[in-house]
Amino acid sequence: MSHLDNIPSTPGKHKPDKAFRFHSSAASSSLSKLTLYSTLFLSVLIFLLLSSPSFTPSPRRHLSNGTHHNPLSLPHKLIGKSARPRSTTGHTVLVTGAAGFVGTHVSLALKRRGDGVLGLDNFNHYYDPTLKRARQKILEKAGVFIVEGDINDRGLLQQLFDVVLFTHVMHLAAQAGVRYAKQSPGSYIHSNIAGFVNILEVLKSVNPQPAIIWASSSSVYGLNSKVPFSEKDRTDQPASLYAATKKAGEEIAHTYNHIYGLSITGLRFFTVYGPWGRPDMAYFFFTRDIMKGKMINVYESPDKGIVARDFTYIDDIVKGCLGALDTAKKSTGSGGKKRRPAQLRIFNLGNTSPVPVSRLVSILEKLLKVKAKKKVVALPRNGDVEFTHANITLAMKELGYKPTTDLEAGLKKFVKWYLGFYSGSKKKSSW
Ligand SMILES: O=C(O)[C@H]1O[C@H](OP(=O)(O)OP(=O)(O)OC[C@H]2O[C@@H](n3ccc(=O)[nH]c3=O)[C@H](O)[C@@H]2O)[C@H](O)[C@@H](O)[C@H]1O
Repeated sequence: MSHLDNIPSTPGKHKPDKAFRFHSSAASSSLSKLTLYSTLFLSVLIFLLLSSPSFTPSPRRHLSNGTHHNPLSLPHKLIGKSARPRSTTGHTVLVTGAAGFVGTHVSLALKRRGDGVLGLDNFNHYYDPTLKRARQKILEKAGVFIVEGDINDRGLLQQLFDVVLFTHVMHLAAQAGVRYAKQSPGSYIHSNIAGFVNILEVLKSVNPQPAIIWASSSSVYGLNSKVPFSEKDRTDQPASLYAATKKAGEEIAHTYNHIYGLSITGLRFFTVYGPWGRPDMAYFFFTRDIMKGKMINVYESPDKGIVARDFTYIDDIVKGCLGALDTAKKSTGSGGKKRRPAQLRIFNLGNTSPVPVSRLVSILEKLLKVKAKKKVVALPRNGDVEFTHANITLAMKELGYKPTTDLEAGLKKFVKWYLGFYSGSKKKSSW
Protein backbone atom coordinates (compact mmCIF):
# COMPACT_ATOMS: atom_id res chain seq x y z
CA MET A 1 0.00 0.00 0.00
CA SER A 2 1.23 3.46 -0.82
CA HIS A 3 1.81 6.03 1.87
CA LEU A 4 -0.52 8.34 -0.03
CA ASP A 5 -3.36 5.89 -0.43
CA ASN A 6 -5.48 7.73 2.08
CA ILE A 7 -5.37 10.94 0.12
CA PRO A 8 -8.31 11.85 -2.11
CA SER A 9 -7.23 11.51 -5.71
CA THR A 10 -10.09 13.32 -7.46
CA PRO A 11 -8.59 16.24 -9.36
CA GLY A 12 -9.88 19.61 -8.22
CA LYS A 13 -10.94 18.43 -4.80
CA HIS A 14 -8.90 19.63 -1.82
CA LYS A 15 -6.15 20.33 -4.29
CA PRO A 16 -3.87 22.54 -2.22
CA ASP A 17 -3.79 20.14 0.67
CA LYS A 18 -3.76 16.78 -1.02
CA ALA A 19 -0.36 15.63 0.17
CA PHE A 20 -1.01 16.16 3.82
CA ARG A 21 -2.16 13.69 6.38
CA PHE A 22 -4.32 16.17 8.23
CA HIS A 23 -6.44 17.12 5.27
CA SER A 24 -6.71 13.65 3.85
CA SER A 25 -8.82 12.47 6.75
CA ALA A 26 -10.78 15.68 6.95
CA ALA A 27 -11.85 15.23 3.36
CA SER A 28 -14.21 12.34 4.03
CA SER A 29 -17.67 12.99 2.57
CA SER A 30 -19.37 11.04 5.34
CA LEU A 31 -18.82 13.56 8.06
CA SER A 32 -21.63 13.53 10.47
CA LYS A 33 -23.35 16.79 11.33
CA LEU A 34 -21.97 16.55 14.82
CA THR A 35 -18.43 16.30 13.50
CA LEU A 36 -19.13 19.21 11.19
CA TYR A 37 -20.30 21.44 14.03
CA SER A 38 -17.37 20.39 16.19
CA THR A 39 -15.01 21.17 13.34
CA LEU A 40 -16.57 24.60 12.87
CA PHE A 41 -16.33 25.26 16.56
CA LEU A 42 -12.70 24.16 16.64
CA SER A 43 -11.88 26.29 13.61
CA VAL A 44 -13.28 29.37 15.30
CA LEU A 45 -11.31 28.52 18.42
CA ILE A 46 -8.08 28.04 16.47
CA PHE A 47 -8.73 31.26 14.55
CA LEU A 48 -9.16 33.17 17.79
CA LEU A 49 -6.03 31.61 19.21
CA LEU A 50 -3.96 32.42 16.16
CA SER A 51 -5.18 36.02 16.02
CA SER A 52 -4.30 36.50 19.64
CA PRO A 53 -1.04 38.46 20.09
CA SER A 54 0.02 36.02 22.79
CA PHE A 55 0.11 33.08 20.37
CA THR A 56 3.52 31.42 20.22
CA PRO A 57 4.43 28.22 18.37
CA SER A 58 4.67 25.06 20.44
CA PRO A 59 7.90 24.51 22.42
CA ARG A 60 8.98 21.58 20.25
CA ARG A 61 9.52 24.11 17.49
CA HIS A 62 12.33 25.69 19.46
CA LEU A 63 15.30 25.59 17.12
CA SER A 64 18.74 24.62 18.24
CA ASN A 65 20.56 26.78 15.69
CA GLY A 66 18.80 29.96 16.63
CA THR A 67 16.77 30.20 13.43
CA HIS A 68 13.05 29.96 13.57
CA HIS A 69 10.59 28.53 11.11
CA ASN A 70 7.10 29.78 11.60
CA PRO A 71 4.88 26.72 11.15
CA LEU A 72 2.46 28.80 9.13
CA SER A 73 5.12 30.09 6.76
CA LEU A 74 6.00 26.79 5.11
CA PRO A 75 4.70 26.66 1.54
CA HIS A 76 2.52 23.61 2.07
CA LYS A 77 1.19 23.61 -1.45
CA LEU A 78 4.63 23.50 -3.04
CA ILE A 79 5.81 20.93 -0.53
CA GLY A 80 2.84 18.68 -1.23
CA LYS A 81 3.26 18.90 -4.98
CA SER A 82 6.98 18.24 -4.85
CA ALA A 83 6.69 15.30 -2.44
CA ARG A 84 3.86 13.55 -4.24
CA PRO A 85 4.95 10.55 -6.35
CA ARG A 86 3.55 10.13 -9.84
CA SER A 87 1.98 6.78 -9.05
CA THR A 88 0.95 4.84 -6.00
CA THR A 89 4.04 2.63 -6.31
CA GLY A 90 6.42 5.60 -6.13
CA HIS A 91 8.43 6.52 -3.07
CA THR A 92 8.23 9.77 -1.14
CA VAL A 93 11.76 10.89 -0.39
CA LEU A 94 13.18 13.68 1.72
CA VAL A 95 16.60 14.55 0.29
CA THR A 96 18.80 16.53 2.67
CA GLY A 97 21.57 18.52 0.99
CA ALA A 98 19.44 18.65 -2.14
CA ALA A 99 21.24 21.72 -3.51
CA GLY A 100 24.57 19.94 -3.07
CA PHE A 101 26.39 18.10 -5.83
CA VAL A 102 25.22 14.55 -5.15
CA GLY A 103 21.93 15.75 -3.68
CA THR A 104 20.92 17.56 -6.84
CA HIS A 105 21.73 14.63 -9.12
CA VAL A 106 19.97 12.13 -6.88
CA SER A 107 16.88 14.34 -6.44
CA LEU A 108 16.58 14.79 -10.17
CA ALA A 109 16.95 11.08 -10.89
CA LEU A 110 14.30 10.19 -8.31
CA LYS A 111 11.88 12.82 -9.60
CA ARG A 112 12.38 11.83 -13.20
CA ARG A 113 11.49 8.23 -12.55
CA GLY A 114 8.31 9.26 -10.73
CA ASP A 115 9.17 9.39 -7.05
CA GLY A 116 8.03 12.30 -4.91
CA VAL A 117 10.99 14.35 -3.74
CA LEU A 118 11.28 17.16 -1.24
CA GLY A 119 14.65 18.83 -0.79
CA LEU A 120 16.14 20.39 2.33
CA ASP A 121 19.25 22.53 2.20
CA ASN A 122 20.75 25.37 4.24
CA PHE A 123 22.60 26.90 1.26
CA ASN A 124 25.66 27.53 3.41
CA HIS A 125 28.68 29.39 2.09
CA TYR A 126 31.26 26.59 2.28
CA TYR A 127 31.57 27.12 -1.46
CA ASP A 128 30.02 29.60 -3.85
CA PRO A 129 26.28 29.50 -3.09
CA THR A 130 25.45 30.78 -6.59
CA LEU A 131 26.29 27.29 -7.83
CA LYS A 132 23.83 25.87 -5.30
CA ARG A 133 21.20 28.37 -6.44
CA ALA A 134 21.77 27.38 -10.05
CA ARG A 135 21.27 23.73 -9.10
CA GLN A 136 18.11 24.75 -7.24
CA LYS A 137 16.74 26.30 -10.43
CA ILE A 138 17.31 23.07 -12.33
CA LEU A 139 15.48 21.17 -9.61
CA GLU A 140 12.60 23.62 -9.54
CA LYS A 141 12.13 23.19 -13.27
CA ALA A 142 11.93 19.45 -12.70
CA GLY A 143 9.34 19.93 -9.95
CA VAL A 144 11.56 19.49 -6.91
CA PHE A 145 11.06 22.09 -4.21
CA ILE A 146 13.82 22.78 -1.69
CA VAL A 147 12.92 23.90 1.80
CA GLU A 148 15.62 26.24 3.04
CA GLY A 149 16.70 25.13 6.47
CA ASP A 150 19.25 23.32 8.56
CA ILE A 151 19.28 19.65 9.54
CA ASN A 152 19.87 20.82 13.12
CA ASP A 153 16.50 22.54 13.09
CA ARG A 154 14.40 19.99 14.97
CA GLY A 155 11.20 22.03 14.72
CA LEU A 156 11.46 22.32 10.97
CA LEU A 157 12.13 18.60 10.52
CA GLN A 158 9.16 17.76 12.69
CA GLN A 159 6.94 20.05 10.69
CA LEU A 160 8.01 18.39 7.46
CA PHE A 161 7.21 14.98 8.89
CA ASP A 162 3.93 16.29 10.24
CA VAL A 163 2.76 17.12 6.75
CA VAL A 164 4.39 14.52 4.51
CA LEU A 165 4.53 10.75 4.95
CA PHE A 166 8.08 10.16 3.76
CA THR A 167 8.92 6.56 2.94
CA HIS A 168 12.66 7.29 2.68
CA VAL A 169 15.19 9.86 3.77
CA MET A 170 18.21 10.30 1.51
CA HIS A 171 20.52 12.09 3.89
CA LEU A 172 23.25 13.78 1.86
CA ALA A 173 23.64 17.04 3.77
CA ALA A 174 27.11 17.19 5.30
CA GLN A 175 30.17 19.26 5.82
CA ALA A 176 32.38 17.81 3.11
CA GLY A 177 36.07 18.17 2.29
CA VAL A 178 38.95 16.54 4.11
CA ARG A 179 41.31 19.55 4.24
CA TYR A 180 38.82 22.21 5.42
CA ALA A 181 38.43 20.35 8.72
CA LYS A 182 41.68 21.87 9.96
CA GLN A 183 40.23 25.33 9.43
CA SER A 184 36.72 24.76 10.70
CA PRO A 185 36.45 21.70 12.93
CA GLY A 186 33.19 22.87 14.46
CA SER A 187 31.28 22.78 11.19
CA TYR A 188 32.03 19.04 10.87
CA ILE A 189 30.69 18.36 14.33
CA HIS A 190 27.66 20.58 13.67
CA SER A 191 26.62 18.96 10.39
CA ASN A 192 28.03 15.44 10.37
CA ILE A 193 27.42 14.53 13.99
CA ALA A 194 24.90 16.89 15.63
CA GLY A 195 22.87 17.25 12.42
CA PHE A 196 22.78 13.51 11.80
CA VAL A 197 21.75 12.79 15.39
CA ASN A 198 19.05 15.45 15.12
CA ILE A 199 17.59 13.77 12.05
CA LEU A 200 17.66 10.35 13.72
CA GLU A 201 16.04 11.79 16.83
CA VAL A 202 13.12 12.95 14.72
CA LEU A 203 12.92 9.75 12.68
CA LYS A 204 12.95 7.44 15.68
CA SER A 205 9.50 8.70 16.68
CA VAL A 206 7.88 9.19 13.30
CA ASN A 207 5.14 6.69 12.59
CA PRO A 208 5.74 4.93 10.25
CA GLN A 209 9.48 5.45 10.32
CA PRO A 210 11.07 5.94 6.91
CA ALA A 211 14.17 4.03 5.77
CA ILE A 212 17.37 6.08 5.75
CA ILE A 213 20.11 6.07 3.15
CA TRP A 214 23.02 8.35 3.97
CA ALA A 215 26.41 9.42 2.71
CA SER A 216 29.42 8.04 4.53
CA SER A 217 32.84 8.27 2.93
CA SER A 218 35.81 6.34 1.60
CA SER A 219 37.85 8.40 4.02
CA VAL A 220 36.79 6.10 6.88
CA TYR A 221 39.48 3.66 5.65
CA GLY A 222 41.99 6.30 6.75
CA LEU A 223 45.55 5.08 6.90
CA ASN A 224 44.75 1.49 5.88
CA SER A 225 47.29 0.12 3.42
CA LYS A 226 45.52 -3.10 2.45
CA VAL A 227 43.77 -2.53 -0.87
CA PRO A 228 41.18 -2.67 -2.30
CA PHE A 229 39.22 -1.41 0.68
CA SER A 230 36.53 -3.82 1.76
CA GLU A 231 33.58 -3.07 4.03
CA LYS A 232 35.00 -5.70 6.39
CA ASP A 233 38.28 -3.82 6.85
CA ARG A 234 39.14 -1.82 9.95
CA THR A 235 38.03 1.81 9.99
CA ASP A 236 39.62 3.02 13.20
CA GLN A 237 42.48 5.16 11.96
CA PRO A 238 40.95 8.22 10.28
CA ALA A 239 43.39 10.77 8.82
CA SER A 240 41.08 13.78 9.07
CA LEU A 241 38.36 15.08 11.34
CA TYR A 242 36.04 14.77 8.34
CA ALA A 243 36.76 11.03 8.22
CA ALA A 244 36.36 10.77 11.99
CA THR A 245 32.90 12.37 11.83
CA LYS A 246 31.81 10.03 9.03
CA LYS A 247 33.06 7.07 11.03
CA ALA A 248 31.18 8.42 14.04
CA GLY A 249 28.09 8.62 11.84
CA GLU A 250 28.39 4.91 11.08
CA GLU A 251 28.52 4.09 14.79
CA ILE A 252 25.61 6.44 15.52
CA ALA A 253 23.65 4.69 12.77
CA HIS A 254 24.28 1.39 14.53
CA THR A 255 22.88 2.76 17.78
CA TYR A 256 19.66 4.11 16.27
CA ASN A 257 19.18 0.93 14.31
CA HIS A 258 19.71 -1.14 17.44
CA ILE A 259 17.49 0.84 19.80
CA TYR A 260 14.75 2.22 17.56
CA GLY A 261 14.55 -0.21 14.64
CA LEU A 262 15.48 2.35 12.01
CA SER A 263 16.48 0.82 8.67
CA ILE A 264 19.77 2.52 7.80
CA THR A 265 22.07 2.16 4.80
CA GLY A 266 25.40 4.00 4.72
CA LEU A 267 27.16 4.56 1.41
CA ARG A 268 30.92 5.10 1.36
CA PHE A 269 31.41 7.39 -1.62
CA PHE A 270 34.81 7.40 -3.32
CA THR A 271 35.86 10.87 -4.60
CA VAL A 272 32.73 11.64 -6.60
CA TYR A 273 33.19 14.00 -9.56
CA GLY A 274 31.25 15.28 -12.55
CA PRO A 275 29.15 18.15 -13.94
CA TRP A 276 27.73 20.51 -11.29
CA GLY A 277 30.43 19.26 -8.93
CA ARG A 278 32.02 20.80 -5.85
CA PRO A 279 34.49 23.65 -6.41
CA ASP A 280 36.52 22.61 -3.35
CA MET A 281 37.54 19.34 -4.99
CA ALA A 282 40.87 19.00 -6.79
CA TYR A 283 39.53 18.13 -10.28
CA PHE A 284 37.33 21.24 -10.11
CA PHE A 285 39.84 23.79 -8.86
CA PHE A 286 42.61 22.29 -11.00
CA THR A 287 40.38 23.00 -14.02
CA ARG A 288 39.76 26.55 -12.85
CA ASP A 289 43.44 27.22 -12.09
CA ILE A 290 44.73 25.61 -15.28
CA MET A 291 42.39 27.86 -17.27
CA LYS A 292 43.64 30.90 -15.36
CA GLY A 293 47.29 29.93 -15.76
CA LYS A 294 47.65 29.59 -11.99
CA MET A 295 50.04 27.15 -10.36
CA ILE A 296 48.57 23.90 -9.04
CA ASN A 297 50.10 21.66 -6.39
CA VAL A 298 50.17 18.00 -7.31
CA TYR A 299 50.72 15.82 -4.29
CA GLU A 300 53.06 12.86 -4.14
CA SER A 301 53.59 10.58 -1.18
CA PRO A 302 56.51 11.31 1.17
CA ASP A 303 58.56 8.48 -0.41
CA LYS A 304 57.91 10.06 -3.83
CA GLY A 305 55.29 7.44 -4.61
CA ILE A 306 52.00 8.14 -6.32
CA VAL A 307 48.94 9.63 -4.71
CA ALA A 308 45.85 8.15 -6.32
CA ARG A 309 42.08 8.16 -6.01
CA ASP A 310 39.32 5.81 -7.04
CA PHE A 311 37.51 8.71 -8.78
CA THR A 312 33.85 7.81 -9.26
CA TYR A 313 31.57 9.45 -11.77
CA ILE A 314 28.38 11.03 -10.48
CA ASP A 315 25.98 9.03 -12.68
CA ASP A 316 27.41 5.80 -11.30
CA ILE A 317 27.00 7.12 -7.76
CA VAL A 318 23.39 8.09 -8.48
CA LYS A 319 22.66 4.54 -9.65
CA GLY A 320 24.20 3.23 -6.45
CA CYS A 321 22.05 5.58 -4.36
CA LEU A 322 18.87 4.54 -6.14
CA GLY A 323 19.85 0.88 -5.83
CA ALA A 324 20.31 1.39 -2.09
CA LEU A 325 16.96 3.13 -1.79
CA ASP A 326 15.12 0.47 -3.78
CA THR A 327 16.55 -2.39 -1.72
CA ALA A 328 16.12 -0.68 1.64
CA LYS A 329 13.75 -2.59 3.89
CA LYS A 330 11.20 -0.87 6.06
CA SER A 331 12.14 0.34 9.50
CA THR A 332 10.72 -1.81 12.26
CA GLY A 333 9.97 0.69 14.99
CA SER A 334 7.19 3.12 15.57
CA GLY A 335 6.66 5.70 18.26
CA GLY A 336 10.24 5.10 19.36
CA LYS A 337 9.68 1.36 19.98
CA LYS A 338 11.50 -1.32 18.01
CA ARG A 339 9.38 -4.36 17.11
CA ARG A 340 12.11 -6.53 15.58
CA PRO A 341 15.64 -6.08 14.19
CA ALA A 342 15.91 -3.66 11.29
CA GLN A 343 18.21 -3.58 8.30
CA LEU A 344 21.65 -2.01 8.82
CA ARG A 345 23.94 -1.88 5.81
CA ILE A 346 27.14 -0.26 4.62
CA PHE A 347 28.44 -0.26 1.02
CA ASN A 348 31.45 1.00 -0.88
CA LEU A 349 30.47 2.99 -3.95
CA GLY A 350 33.68 3.42 -5.91
CA ASN A 351 34.97 2.85 -9.41
CA THR A 352 37.50 0.08 -8.59
CA SER A 353 40.18 1.66 -10.70
CA PRO A 354 42.42 4.16 -8.89
CA VAL A 355 44.04 6.87 -10.98
CA PRO A 356 47.14 8.89 -9.95
CA VAL A 357 46.54 12.61 -9.42
CA SER A 358 49.26 13.26 -12.04
CA ARG A 359 47.12 11.40 -14.57
CA LEU A 360 44.07 13.43 -13.56
CA VAL A 361 46.08 16.55 -14.41
CA SER A 362 47.22 15.25 -17.79
CA ILE A 363 43.64 14.32 -18.77
CA LEU A 364 42.54 17.85 -17.85
CA GLU A 365 45.40 19.38 -19.85
CA LYS A 366 44.33 17.39 -22.88
CA LEU A 367 40.63 18.26 -22.53
CA LEU A 368 41.26 21.94 -21.81
CA LYS A 369 44.03 22.16 -24.41
CA VAL A 370 46.12 24.09 -21.87
CA LYS A 371 49.40 23.06 -20.28
CA ALA A 372 49.15 23.17 -16.48
CA LYS A 373 51.64 25.08 -14.37
CA LYS A 374 52.27 22.47 -11.75
CA LYS A 375 54.44 21.95 -8.74
CA VAL A 376 54.88 18.47 -7.34
CA VAL A 377 54.84 18.66 -3.55
CA ALA A 378 54.92 16.10 -0.77
CA LEU A 379 51.47 15.23 0.52
CA PRO A 380 50.94 17.62 3.44
CA ARG A 381 49.60 16.22 6.67
CA ASN A 382 46.28 17.95 6.21
CA GLY A 383 43.84 15.08 6.16
CA ASP A 384 44.64 13.54 2.79
CA VAL A 385 45.45 9.88 2.43
CA GLU A 386 47.76 8.46 -0.21
CA PHE A 387 45.54 5.99 -1.95
CA THR A 388 41.92 4.86 -2.20
CA HIS A 389 40.58 1.81 -4.00
CA ALA A 390 37.12 0.35 -3.50
CA ASN A 391 36.16 -3.28 -3.44
CA ILE A 392 32.58 -3.07 -4.75
CA THR A 393 31.66 -6.75 -4.68
CA LEU A 394 29.02 -6.22 -2.00
CA ALA A 395 27.33 -3.28 -3.75
CA MET A 396 27.32 -5.20 -7.03
CA LYS A 397 25.65 -8.16 -5.38
CA GLU A 398 23.14 -6.34 -3.18
CA LEU A 399 22.42 -3.13 -5.08
CA GLY A 400 23.10 -4.13 -8.69
CA TYR A 401 25.77 -1.42 -8.67
CA LYS A 402 28.06 -1.41 -11.70
CA PRO A 403 30.12 1.69 -12.50
CA THR A 404 30.57 2.28 -16.22
CA THR A 405 32.37 5.62 -16.59
CA ASP A 406 36.16 5.87 -16.59
CA LEU A 407 37.93 9.05 -15.50
CA GLU A 408 38.65 10.29 -19.00
CA ALA A 409 35.03 9.93 -20.17
CA GLY A 410 33.70 11.47 -16.95
CA LEU A 411 36.09 14.42 -17.02
CA LYS A 412 35.12 15.08 -20.63
CA LYS A 413 31.54 15.59 -19.48
CA PHE A 414 32.67 17.70 -16.54
CA VAL A 415 34.85 19.97 -18.68
CA LYS A 416 32.04 20.46 -21.19
CA TRP A 417 29.71 21.49 -18.39
CA TYR A 418 32.36 23.67 -16.70
CA LEU A 419 33.17 25.63 -19.84
CA GLY A 420 29.49 26.15 -20.61
CA PHE A 421 28.56 27.14 -17.07
CA TYR A 422 31.39 29.58 -16.48
CA SER A 423 31.44 31.11 -19.95
CA GLY A 424 27.98 32.56 -19.39
CA SER A 425 26.64 30.43 -22.21
CA LYS A 426 22.88 30.45 -22.56
CA LYS A 427 22.96 26.70 -22.30
CA LYS A 428 24.76 26.85 -18.98
CA SER A 429 21.81 25.74 -16.96
CA SER A 430 21.08 22.72 -19.10
CA TRP A 431 21.48 19.39 -17.45
O1 LIG B 1 36.04 9.90 -1.04
C1 LIG B 1 35.67 10.65 -0.16
O2 LIG B 1 34.98 10.29 0.75
C2 LIG B 1 36.12 12.07 -0.16
O3 LIG B 1 36.37 12.43 -1.52
C3 LIG B 1 36.87 13.73 -1.68
O4 LIG B 1 38.12 13.87 -1.02
P1 LIG B 1 39.44 13.59 -1.84
O5 LIG B 1 39.49 12.21 -2.33
O6 LIG B 1 40.57 14.03 -0.97
O7 LIG B 1 39.23 14.53 -3.11
P2 LIG B 1 39.94 15.87 -3.54
O8 LIG B 1 39.99 16.82 -2.42
O9 LIG B 1 39.31 16.30 -4.79
O10 LIG B 1 41.43 15.39 -3.85
C4 LIG B 1 41.66 14.48 -4.91
C5 LIG B 1 43.13 14.15 -4.99
O11 LIG B 1 43.86 15.33 -5.33
C6 LIG B 1 44.93 15.50 -4.41
N1 LIG B 1 45.20 16.93 -4.28
C7 LIG B 1 44.31 17.73 -3.64
C8 LIG B 1 44.54 19.08 -3.55
C9 LIG B 1 45.71 19.62 -4.10
O12 LIG B 1 45.97 20.83 -4.04
N2 LIG B 1 46.57 18.79 -4.73
C10 LIG B 1 46.36 17.46 -4.85
O13 LIG B 1 47.17 16.74 -5.44
C11 LIG B 1 44.47 14.85 -3.15
O14 LIG B 1 45.55 14.44 -2.36
C12 LIG B 1 43.70 13.66 -3.68
O15 LIG B 1 44.55 12.60 -3.93
C13 LIG B 1 35.88 14.74 -1.12
O16 LIG B 1 36.41 16.05 -1.23
C14 LIG B 1 35.53 14.44 0.29
O17 LIG B 1 34.50 15.31 0.70
C15 LIG B 1 35.12 13.00 0.48
O18 LIG B 1 33.83 12.81 -0.04
